[in-house]
Amino acid sequence: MKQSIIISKCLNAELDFHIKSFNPDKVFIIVDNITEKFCLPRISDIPSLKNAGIISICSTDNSKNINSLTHVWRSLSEQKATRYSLIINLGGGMVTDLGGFAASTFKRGLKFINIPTTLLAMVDASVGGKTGINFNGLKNEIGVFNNSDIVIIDTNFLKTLDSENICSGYAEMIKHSLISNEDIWSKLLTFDILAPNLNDLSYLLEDSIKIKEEIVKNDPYETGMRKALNFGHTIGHAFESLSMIKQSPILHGYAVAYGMICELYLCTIKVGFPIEKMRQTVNYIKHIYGIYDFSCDDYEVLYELMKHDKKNTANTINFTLLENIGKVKINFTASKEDIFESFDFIREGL
Ligand SMILES: NC(=O)c1ccc[n+]([C@@H]2O[C@H](COP(=O)([O-])OP(=O)(O)OC[C@H]3O[C@@H](n4cnc5c(N)ncnc54)[C@H](O)[C@@H]3O)[C@@H](O)[C@H]2O)c1
Ligand SMILES: O=C(O)C(=O)C[C@@H](O)[C@H](O)[C@H](O)COP(=O)(O)O
Ligand SMILES: [Zn+2]
Repeated sequence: MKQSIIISKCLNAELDFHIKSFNPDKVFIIVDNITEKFCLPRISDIPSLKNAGIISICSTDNSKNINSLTHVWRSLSEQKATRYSLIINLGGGMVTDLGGFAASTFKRGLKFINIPTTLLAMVDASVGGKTGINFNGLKNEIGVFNNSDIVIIDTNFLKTLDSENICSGYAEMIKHSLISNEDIWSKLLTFDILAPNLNDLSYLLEDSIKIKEEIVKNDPYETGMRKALNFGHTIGHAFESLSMIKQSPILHGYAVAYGMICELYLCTIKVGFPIEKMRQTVNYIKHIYGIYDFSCDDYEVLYELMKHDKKNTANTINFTLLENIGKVKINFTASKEDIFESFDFIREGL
């Protein structure tokens, strides 16, 4: 089912219109404790949300788990949600992933609307139908593909988002440019994301969403080219999980940024990605995201975590690699030695 993505000019009127068009018997809004405070007040006066049930979960990725999911399912059940109810996910990727999964599974599926409130959720998580939760120490281990009926994007929400989370979302935008378009990549590497002009960022954000939309349209269930969107994630997700194990979590976009450094290294040694473009991207990432602190003692654990990547087949760890910007190769394997070399590369440089 095609997902309708609306870049909103007037959030309240548009949201009210769409809710009424679904004619739901009840509306539920899923928030986390931060979006409840900063984002919910922006929509709570809408007439069609007058009697909406609010379901709040704890913020951060630590909460994208079975306990929060159970809380959402139980709240829906106790407040007598039916198949004709509508769920609105108001938050970042944690809320849209978990809320989308709750909506897709409760009574085998309710309609839902995503209103992303972080940059990362606007350009990536709220679009394309990947929903789910972390499980067993692994990212997005349980989930389903199911598009929200609508995504409504209002960049005004970014006004209260902190710089780290802006940078986190920007990492996925850099990923989108690397897998598709050198002009956009050049623009992103010269944009000042540490002191962003929100108006200029909105244009870059629209380009980024179009890149994802186009890929998902052609391969919604990730049987082929959608794997491009997973660039940087084979190693990035392992960094993210390792940080959770060490109880010093890093943001998803930061993990992807570090993952892209390692995977760009693999791109140069395995499929000839141009060294100068690799250096430019790596320098930019190091400047914005700093360095990821890990040691040789972590290599085996990271390797074990990578064995759970969803692109893998039987005994091989599969990567999405780039021959150049926009020239994507999927289902590439790399030896343990190559992978460990890429860890040395991010820690020590060439
Ligand atoms: N489904 C997908 O295709 C997809 C794509 C990329 C990432 N993801 C997932 O998305 C998650 C990360 O999403 P995220 O980066 O949005 O993190 P997040 O949802 O945890 O939000 C980051 C922080 O910002 C706060 N916040 C949200 N909106 C705010 C606002 N407007 N003002 C102030 N604070 C606000 C949140 O409460 C949270 O503390 C990860 O779980 C990742 O795996 C999914
Ligand atoms: O939409 C996609 O496809 C992606 O891979 C987007 C990623 O940025 C996102 O982090 C996604 O959740 C990763 O999915 P997974 O299948 O590797 O868990
Ligand atoms: Zn991601």
